[in-house]
Amino acid sequence: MKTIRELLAEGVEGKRVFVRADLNVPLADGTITDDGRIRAVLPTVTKLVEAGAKVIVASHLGRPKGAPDPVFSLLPAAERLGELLGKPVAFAQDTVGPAAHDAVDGLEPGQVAVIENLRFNAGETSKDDTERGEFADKLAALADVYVGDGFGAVHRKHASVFDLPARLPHYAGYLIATEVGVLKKLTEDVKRPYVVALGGAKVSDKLAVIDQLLGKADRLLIGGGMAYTFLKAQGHEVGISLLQEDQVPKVKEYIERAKENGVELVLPVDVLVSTEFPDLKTKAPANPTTVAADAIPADQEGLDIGPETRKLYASKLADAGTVFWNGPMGVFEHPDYAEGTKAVAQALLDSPAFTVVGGGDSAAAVRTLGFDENAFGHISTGGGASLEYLEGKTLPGLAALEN
Ligand SMILES: Nc1ncnc2c1ncn2[C@@H]1O[C@H](COP(=O)(O)OP(=O)(O)O)[C@@H](O)[C@H]1O
Ligand SMILES: O=C(OP(=O)(O)O)[C@H](O)COP(=O)(O)O
Repeated sequence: MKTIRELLAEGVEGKRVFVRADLNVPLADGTITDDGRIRAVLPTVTKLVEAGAKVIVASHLGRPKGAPDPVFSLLPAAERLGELLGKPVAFAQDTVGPAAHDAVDGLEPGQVAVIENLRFNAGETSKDDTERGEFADKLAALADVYVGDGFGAVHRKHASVFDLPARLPHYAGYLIATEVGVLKKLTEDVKRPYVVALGGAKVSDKLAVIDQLLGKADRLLIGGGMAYTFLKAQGHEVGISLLQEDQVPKVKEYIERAKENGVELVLPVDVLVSTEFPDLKTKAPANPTTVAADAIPADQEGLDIGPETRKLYASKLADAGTVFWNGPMGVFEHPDYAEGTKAVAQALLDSPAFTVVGGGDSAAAVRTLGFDENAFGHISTGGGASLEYLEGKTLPGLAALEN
């Protein structure tokens, strides 16, 4: 894989360099609540600026449906990038249209433009190779060189991640090089017990990785929105909690295989429930109740792990040699549902293990809940990406940079 170091040695003065970043930051009412993913791409952008490149930064944000949607505009991220760089950043209100071309044509060496959300275009995420390829052709027309640095999206076979690098000279940025360097260690010599904690809301994506983890981890702790499909598979009712009903048979198999493989599978023993999802804007008190995990009322939703589970999970992390954690244990954005995530973060800090936290929201949770990010072994900007890397899968965005 050629890296940005080689690109800088070759020289980029006056060249249009397309940086595929992951600026998919959490937003509340248009305000960025954690800018970690923007800070993560600064080394790459700064070096390119200093070397006199015309830098085009591109990313997705959220999951818009292949058409413009103001809620998912990248403008707040572009503004924050400008603040962090300490220089103005141009913003194009389209991705490959006249605004993008104008913005790029207007760049002087050392200047930066951000183009609008890649996923405002159906071609970006299309499963059809031709449709994706056509969109990649349009992106390629904007640039001379490609730098892949959106680690959080390298597991996606999307136009800007997979097809575009095949059309331009391509290099890995500093973030991807660092992430791969650290995560590689977790695929080689892992100090045991190796404990993996999984939570979050992208349940169907992340259930798939458990298959492989059952052959690698010694212990699996399940929390967050992920837990309810497991509780259901154990025969418990989960009320109106997040549930991947179609995956219940597969999860039953996982539970059986964990027993066969001697993998300790740990599920919540109690949860915090409420009849409604909390208001994340006003943060009005949610007044949840604590119930046993096998007694969730039919009209209630599980929104965090309960106090007994917090103690249990802390004890299961205390003797770990290595911990990989992806996915908050609850809806940590609301203070009434943040205790589970806090307890797991604290348990990671208290354990002697090498600790890796992965995922946009998990990393944001650690920082916004007041933990020192430098106290963890590594904070990865990618959740799904790091999980699939640890699975040993070929990731489209890394394969494309290697070819
Ligand atoms: N029990 C739950 N029900 C619904 N959403 C949950 C629950 N627990 C956690 N979440 C949500 O999961 C989201 C993060 O999930 P995900 O994107 O999978 O994590 P990451 O970005 O770290 O990979 C958070 O916004 C959080 O509110
Ligand atoms: O937030 C992301 O992934 P993550 O939640 O697994 O960390 C990435 O930006 C990828 O986004 P996607 O899962 O909508 O493709």
